[in-house]
Amino acid sequence: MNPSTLRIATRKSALALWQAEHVAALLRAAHPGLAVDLVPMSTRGDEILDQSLATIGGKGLFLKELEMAMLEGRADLAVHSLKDVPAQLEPGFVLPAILPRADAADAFVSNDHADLLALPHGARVGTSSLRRQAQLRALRPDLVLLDLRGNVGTRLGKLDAGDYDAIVLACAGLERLGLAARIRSRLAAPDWLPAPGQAAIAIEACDNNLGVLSLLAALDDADTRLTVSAERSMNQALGGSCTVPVGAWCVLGEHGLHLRGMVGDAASGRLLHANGSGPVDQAQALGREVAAALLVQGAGELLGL
Ligand SMILES: NCc1[nH]cc(CCC(=O)O)c1CC(=O)O
Repeated sequence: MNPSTLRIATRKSALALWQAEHVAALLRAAHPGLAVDLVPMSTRGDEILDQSLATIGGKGLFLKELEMAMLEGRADLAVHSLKDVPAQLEPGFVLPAILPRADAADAFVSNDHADLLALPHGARVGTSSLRRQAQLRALRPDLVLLDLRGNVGTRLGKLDAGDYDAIVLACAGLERLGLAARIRSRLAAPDWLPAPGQAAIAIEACDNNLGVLSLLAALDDADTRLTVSAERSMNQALGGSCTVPVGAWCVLGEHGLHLRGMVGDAASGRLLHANGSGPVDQAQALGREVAAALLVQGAGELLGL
């Protein structure tokens, strides 16, 4: 029998709450009569903001408390930004729905400058993402790159306080929070690559909860699942960590999937790129193929493999 109520475990940031409310609304619309509640909780990843993600154990930290809530029966599903979900899920968990993707580009955000090339020599740019740092360094070796962590609102506050001349955020997050006006220019493929899975929202649940899984499957977008699965399998073949300077962008065209991948080095700004195409039923093989092409160019050395 199908459950009559679904409880959504979510982090408490404004972006996480927006995404959970969005999923709740979609579930209520897809299943009239179904009650959907939010269960907001803090995660270790939210509390430890002064250390880099790599030192505190990677992005899995943002998922752990939410997964515990599902295992202990306090929630039925969790809503995540797919780019924060490790390529390899914890055993017993699945992603029964991946929502249609929003704008996957990164955003150049600044109060005084229109785009990256307009920044004065030696300008200070804030981002803690090694992927963003490597691509910034490649395009503008003169910039001073500074760490910047915290929720979207915190990061914008530090920009407005004058700590940086510009910062880089995801367009999708800004749009969801009603902050699209802060986007001065888009940093987009093919020159600039997003994180694997960026701008897609994923729903996670326990793999044995069949009634819950069937309700959630109604929200799955097959095309988005295909493209992000190529991106995520490329990332996994490169070591799987979410804290490495890896970018990926896959599109579905008339003739199948087209994947572009990037591995970079934040210190030197050296970037490696590779492209591949394949049929829609070979998304994961395409990801492994593009990863192999990057490894042949020396990606292993940049990633410390
Ligand atoms: N790292 C935090 C995070 N996780 C997902 C998004 C944006 C939304 C998305 O990619 O779906 C953001 C903010 C950012 O990178 O600016």
